[in-house]
Amino acid sequence: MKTMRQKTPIKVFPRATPLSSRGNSGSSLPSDPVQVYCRVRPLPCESDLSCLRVTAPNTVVLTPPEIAINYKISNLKETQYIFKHVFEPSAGQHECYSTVAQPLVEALVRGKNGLLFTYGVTGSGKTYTMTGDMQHRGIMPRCLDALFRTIADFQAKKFIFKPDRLNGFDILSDADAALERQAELHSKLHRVRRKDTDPEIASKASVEPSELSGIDEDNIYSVFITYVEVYNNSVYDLLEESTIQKTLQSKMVREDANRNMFVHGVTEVEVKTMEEALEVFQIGQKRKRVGHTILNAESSRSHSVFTIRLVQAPVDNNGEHVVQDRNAVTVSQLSLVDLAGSERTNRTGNTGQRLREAGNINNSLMTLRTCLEILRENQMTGGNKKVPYRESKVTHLFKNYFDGEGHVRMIVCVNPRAEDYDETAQVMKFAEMTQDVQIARPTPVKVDVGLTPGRRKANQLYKVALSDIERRHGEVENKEIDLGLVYSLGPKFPEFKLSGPEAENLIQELIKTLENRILKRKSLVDDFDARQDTFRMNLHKIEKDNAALKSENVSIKGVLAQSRQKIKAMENKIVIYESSIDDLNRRNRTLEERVRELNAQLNTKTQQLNQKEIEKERQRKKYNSKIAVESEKMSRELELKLQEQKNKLKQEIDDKNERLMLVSKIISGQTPVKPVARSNSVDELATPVTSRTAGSKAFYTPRAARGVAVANPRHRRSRSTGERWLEHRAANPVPLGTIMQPYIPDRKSVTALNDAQDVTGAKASKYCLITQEADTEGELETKLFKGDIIPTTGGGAQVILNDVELLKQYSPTRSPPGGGGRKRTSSNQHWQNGASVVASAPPMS
Ligand SMILES: Nc1ncnc2c1ncn2[C@@H]1O[C@H](COP(=O)(O)OP(=O)(O)OP(=O)(O)O)[C@@H](O)[C@H]1O
Repeated sequence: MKTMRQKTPIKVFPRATPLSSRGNSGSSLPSDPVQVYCRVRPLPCESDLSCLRVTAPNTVVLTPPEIAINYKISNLKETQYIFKHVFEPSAGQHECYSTVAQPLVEALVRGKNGLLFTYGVTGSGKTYTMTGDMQHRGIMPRCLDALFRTIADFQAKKFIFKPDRLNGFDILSDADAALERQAELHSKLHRVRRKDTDPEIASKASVEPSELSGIDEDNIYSVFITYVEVYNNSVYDLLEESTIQKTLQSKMVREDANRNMFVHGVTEVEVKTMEEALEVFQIGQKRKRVGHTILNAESSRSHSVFTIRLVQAPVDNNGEHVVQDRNAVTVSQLSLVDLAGSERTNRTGNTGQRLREAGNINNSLMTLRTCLEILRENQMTGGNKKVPYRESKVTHLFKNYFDGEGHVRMIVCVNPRAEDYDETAQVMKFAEMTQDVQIARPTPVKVDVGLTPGRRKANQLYKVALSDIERRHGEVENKEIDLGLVYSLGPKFPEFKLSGPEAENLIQELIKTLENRILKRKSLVDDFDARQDTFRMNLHKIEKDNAALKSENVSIKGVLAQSRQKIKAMENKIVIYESSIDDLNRRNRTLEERVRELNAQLNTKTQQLNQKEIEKERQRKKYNSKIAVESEKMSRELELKLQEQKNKLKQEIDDKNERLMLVSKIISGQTPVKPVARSNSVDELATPVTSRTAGSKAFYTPRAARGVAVANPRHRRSRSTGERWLEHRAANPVPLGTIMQPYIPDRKSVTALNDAQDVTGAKASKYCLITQEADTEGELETKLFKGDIIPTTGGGAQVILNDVELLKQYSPTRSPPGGGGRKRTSSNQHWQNGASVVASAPPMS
């Protein structure tokens, strides 16, 4: 083992050296050195020789290998370098992040700028440390993750911050304008997502589980990202769309009103989540590759600058909306820079164009080195040498970090293999020198707008309480918030670390802060007392109101109890009514059922009746035709009978005439008198009368015991006057009801014949006796006995009955009597001529 021949003197970290103006001369601002970390990557191959070893957490020893150029010319065998911290090859990404980058992110949240760059030869692990890969996330994604975790609850809900293209931000008060901006940003992001996003990156899981300290809960935050590439001393915007269209445009580096440097016209994307930020980074990476193809460049020969800008502004007194004051906006930024490899120009393989490019890159790194050397010199000697920031774009961009205020940290990446010894030695020297550069300690940059701390939380508590009250008691009318109730002794304590040599200053600051707090406390106590008095008065008033309300409550309860009783009684009634309604409904249903049944029966009966009617009509037609046939037959029979009668009567008349002739001969004494029969009907009554003379036969009117009157032979019936009838009938005859009635035009009706006067007095020549009786079948039979009234010789009258009319009614549905089942025709009147009957009546006188 080789012995250490010379050792770099261990550096005593400088005290907060008063800086000259903005890092160059004059003022006595407290400052801190640039913090340099060293990360030693593992050997690429196990067979590789190492020229470096880590001897302590902050010390590394570089041993020149035999192949090194200065191995022979230098008698220096080993060199020791001390840094803020040395990460061994086994150190992981999280360790690296938490030690180096996390404090920068916390400072960012507190409103302080930061610069972190990786420096080293090609292949030493700069990109691995800054970006990492999918399995080993580097510093940048971890910074984003921690940042979004920290500000998650305090992010601006709408896109209210708008970059003004001069490195500042406007606050959009108008909601429409904010939405317009939101739409614009979203469409931009969607456009790039569609074309460039690697789904693996987009689905990136969180890597940093813990949140950061330093968040101000009364602020709202927004994150903006820019990503530029410095190549050949030109700045290219990796998020600009023209990069895809293969037209790279170099951007200008400018200084804003606060003497901060910025890339003018760079695309700045507002991101709301870690995933969105990684997507944007991924887009930049892809465009970077496209750009390198266009420029025929390699990644190791360009510097990548990824900048996170955090914009924050306080919420108003109500803890609800952002304060509409551009001056209240705080912008802080953290630049994560992956510098190009620092290989020397004489390294083998670099010739021609590549050599020139390497020269350019090394020029920019050389400028960085020069700037830092001059800065250190100015700081140490109090000189005022001009720092040539403008000679390179990278140093120009870094100017406000070194010259202004902010944290600057560097990670020196080292590949321990022996082949890289010469470059590594140069890098180590530069890194060592950088640690001597002082950076002004950032002073609080946040604008104090004089609002009470804790107002956002108070607002949240107030809202919870309000919603609770509204849930229980309904809408609250006066929703004014009095956040003066939030008591606070002022902003949080600044970070005081009393370990360093600057403790005296810090104690003075602490005393001042505490005095302010005492004053604040006194005013708060006064305010509290006043509020207590007001509260007591209000409480007293509320107590009185409460007592009144209680008594009112008691009376209302009484009324309520009565109302409840009434309601109960009514409910009972309702139950009864409901049951009776149910009952009625049941009965109604039964009756309806019955009505339906009856209707059905009625229909059946009606149908039957109709059928019967039809049958009846059919029968009627049938009978009509039969009656017609029968009546025709009967009329023929009657005609025959009539003819027969006529013949008979003629015969009788002839007989009579013969007898009359005989009588007249007798009377005239020619022939014996023969009694003349008045009619066939009285033949049997007449007794042959023997003539007074012998040999002659005479007929005489028989004298009955009752004394039958002898007709006056001289009586002549007057034919000049009309016949007058003596109708002899019952007092109340049954109406005949027949169509054919006996025709007796001139008549006198009597119900009884008491003496002869009744017959003679009527001066009637015709007699009609009407009798009514039931026949054997119970039908009413009316008989009219007709006869002539002939005066008798004794002054009386005799009635010779010579005609009988019989009137009878039959039901058409019944068979006619003795008809052998034959029915009568529609004429229900039976008219029958009977044999003539001679009856004589003695004079009644
Ligand atoms: N600490 C480490 N642990 C494991 N692997 C590492 C480490 N550092 C670097 N590597 C690996 O070494 C290789 C080169 O690293 P990287 O690309 O980061 O180097 P570089 O310095 O960025 O090079 P260039 O200057 O060309 O960009 C990568 O494959 C990387 O995975």
